[in-house]
Amino acid sequence: MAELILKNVDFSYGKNKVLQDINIVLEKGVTALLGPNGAGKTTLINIIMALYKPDRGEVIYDNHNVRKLKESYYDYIGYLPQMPQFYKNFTAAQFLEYMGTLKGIEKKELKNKINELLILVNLRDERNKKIGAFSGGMRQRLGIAQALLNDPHILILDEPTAGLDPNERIRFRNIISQIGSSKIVILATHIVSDVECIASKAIFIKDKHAVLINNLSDLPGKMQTNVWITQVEDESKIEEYIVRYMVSNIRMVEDNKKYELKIISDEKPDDNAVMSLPGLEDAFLYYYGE
Ligand SMILES: Nc1ncnc2c1ncn2[C@@H]1O[C@H](COP(=O)(O)OP(=O)(O)OP(=O)(O)O)[C@@H](O)[C@H]1O
Repeated sequence: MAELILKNVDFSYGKNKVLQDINIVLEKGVTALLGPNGAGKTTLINIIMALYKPDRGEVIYDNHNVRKLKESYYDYIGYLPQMPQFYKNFTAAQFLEYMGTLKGIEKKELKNKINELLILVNLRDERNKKIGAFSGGMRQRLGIAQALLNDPHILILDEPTAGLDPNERIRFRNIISQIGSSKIVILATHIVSDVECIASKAIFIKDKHAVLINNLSDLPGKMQTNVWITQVEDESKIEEYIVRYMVSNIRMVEDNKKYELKIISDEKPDDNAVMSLPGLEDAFLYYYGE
């Protein structure tokens, strides 16, 4: 399957340089796109979708500069925006028919595709219900079906699980994992647990630069500091630790009498602290600060 390549990409809004010298090669599978607010995730998505022209460098798909592919590039792309808009009076099936017609899909092919996608996203029984009565999770799944109508090679999802309840999130993850086995899926997210469960790779954007980590499970091991577990009895003590250290987790233990803190620090935070193995969440906090 063709690769999606970002080569020496720079991008600025006026004088504000947002991305610098981005070099990334993406193959099939789910890649998370991570970065703090304002890091440039949406900008990078717009560049990948050929909506923004880089100041320097290029995006290449299947050996072609995507800006030169023009409209035909969109045959390869499916996109689910952060806030998808739906026609509330349409049923799920009507909405997909409408979107598929806009995408120029032939009628008979579209009918089969809609049936197949409604099964994939678990909305077969809701196909004739109005979207106005759908929950957030159902709308999100319908949004994925819409993004897959043209059988894209590249699927881009912007913050797809924000606002979903835990059950919907699991359902969503399962659908995305399935899709990732045959497509390049790029999933922008803030939610670390999503990344842990769905993506094996991640693009990190920090200080204008982006790096691709090909094996996320390697990341915690690359932390150049230690993770400690310590317990405090008094809630008021927690604040002292938060001021002095990077605290990645706080949980109640021993029938709510004590608090267990996970701390990222070179030095041992107190005499009772014991060293622990870092998890993905610790690694994110370490790389991104707060
Ligand atoms: N149209 C624009 N004009 C000028 N500056 C912009 C524009 N869009 C984004 N920026 C700036 O570019 C930087 C990157 O923004 P971008 O929206 O790509 O970040 P993001 O990582 O997607 O953020 P978030 O997680 O908040 O969605 C920010 O500093 C933002 O203020």
